[in-house]
Amino acid sequence: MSAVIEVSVAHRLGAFSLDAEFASDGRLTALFGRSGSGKTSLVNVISGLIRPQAGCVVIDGRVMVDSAAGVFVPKHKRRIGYVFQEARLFPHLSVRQNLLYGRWFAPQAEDGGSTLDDVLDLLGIGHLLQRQPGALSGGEKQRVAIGRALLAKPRLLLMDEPLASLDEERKAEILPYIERLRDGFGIPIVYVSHSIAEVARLATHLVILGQGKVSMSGPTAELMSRPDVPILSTSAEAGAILEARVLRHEPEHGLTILGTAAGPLQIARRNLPEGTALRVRILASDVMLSLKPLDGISALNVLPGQVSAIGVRHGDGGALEVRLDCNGVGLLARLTVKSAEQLRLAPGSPVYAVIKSVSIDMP
Ligand SMILES: Nc1ncnc2c1ncn2[C@@H]1O[C@H](COP(=O)(O)OP(=O)(O)OP(=O)(O)O)[C@@H](O)[C@H]1O
Repeated sequence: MSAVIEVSVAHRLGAFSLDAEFASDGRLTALFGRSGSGKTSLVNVISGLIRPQAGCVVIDGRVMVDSAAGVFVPKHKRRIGYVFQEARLFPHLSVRQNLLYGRWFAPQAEDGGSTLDDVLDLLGIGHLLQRQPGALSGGEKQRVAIGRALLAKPRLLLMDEPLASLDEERKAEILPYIERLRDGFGIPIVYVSHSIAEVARLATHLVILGQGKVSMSGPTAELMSRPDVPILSTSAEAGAILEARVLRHEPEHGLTILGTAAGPLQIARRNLPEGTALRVRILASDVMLSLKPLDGISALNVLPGQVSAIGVRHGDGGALEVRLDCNGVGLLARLTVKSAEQLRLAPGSPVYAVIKSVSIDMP
């Protein structure tokens, strides 16, 4: 299968050099990096706002830029939908008119793609049609902005920090809609974010940028559980992502039991049918290690595994991350350097991961 998006470009902006290369066949590719790492510049190259001095951009098999062949498809012909930090709706138009404005740009000759009903249903905005943007919450505005972009039948949706101006509650409200869009709409998404929690939850493919270069690119779960990606592993939000499924409920204990390839996990009772697939996240700071199986411990979740890699010291030098392999699933544990020494951890050491808390990302 060819990649959904392939980028290999070199471009100089004043003192800054963008020299970025990645290929992703993910449904949602996140561009992640510190401020000034080049995320916006790369987005501008993908969208056609910047014509790179050298290189190629291919979207869904279509060559948008090939400097050697003199190809440069202009921005308005790339069929890219945008969602920005601010919804940028037309204040004098109703929600319906804002949405239909998007459709106006859809290629007339082409059948298929999303209808207004599909979009209203996906984003839960049918009841807002007659309102003006001024009467919407921040989260509702963003959902309308996403709908407007989808109705233009884009080949690719570019979402540039779409949640950055929302408070935590509004973010939590909109995340499930972005997941539905990612999983059910068939439009690849490039998503720019500063937030590890957002990336962990949404991205299927992660591209990490540093000083204009791609320092890592790969499946999100794989990168998140590596101890040698400092921008991820040393953050307070560092942690592993596991695919899970609801196995059964234990109402008498108020628990739901999840199955994962690493072993079963018990979580506080969730009202989800058996078989429901979900993604869980286990923060590195919520994992302790033991060399022996444990009795008499209050933690419910203990998974056997072995150390697969040890990261470098960071912070004031007192902490490091250890990657575990639990039956082929990567977990990350944050330890003090002293504990790592006392346990004499080395790649291959058998350990038990004692998990203090599991967070559920979906639904
Ligand atoms: N037109 C320009 N001329 C010169 N330098 C530029 C230009 N545009 C961007 N830069 C520089 O390029 C670097 C990367 O900027 P860019 O906006 O791509 O980063 P970013 O990762 O999106 O940052 P942020 O997260 O803060 O938005 C910065 O150092 C910026 O000052």
